[in-house]
Amino acid sequence: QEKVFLIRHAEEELLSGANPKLSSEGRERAARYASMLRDAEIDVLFSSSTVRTQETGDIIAESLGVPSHSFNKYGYGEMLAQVEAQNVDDTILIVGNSGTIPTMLRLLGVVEEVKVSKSDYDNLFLVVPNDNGPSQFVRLRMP
Ligand SMILES: O=C(O)[C@H](O)COP(=O)(O)O
Repeated sequence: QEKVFLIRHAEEELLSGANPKLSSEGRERAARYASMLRDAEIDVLFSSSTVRTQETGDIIAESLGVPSHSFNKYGYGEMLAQVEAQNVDDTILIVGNSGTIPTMLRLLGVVEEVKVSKSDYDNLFLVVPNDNGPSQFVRLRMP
């Protein structure tokens, strides 16, 4: 894949159980991510299997008019292998969870140590893979 954008889901309803949906603040943030990314030429989006990531991804995919796929939250290794094999020329967006984003970044060739806390809803990571060494990596924060 050409470039990989990676975000965590937006704000969730904190009191709505083990698999919460987005709060209204979260739905607004997801729409802002879509605005930020409207000229990023994203071809396809992958969201992990939790409701909060699916909702974040659906809002963005619908706004950008791109296809969206779901992957098992802990099946990110398979998802990344599939992307590497099948989306060689694509720019992709992955919507993940705080516990799995650092590992996904490592698998994507990022050598910097990255921590994502439970209060981080504003991260946009950009990874540009490099055949000859570590991936280029940028961590942005949504204002
Ligand atoms: O598995 C995880 O990554 C965490 O349990 C949940 O992370 P999240 O709050 O980003 O969904």
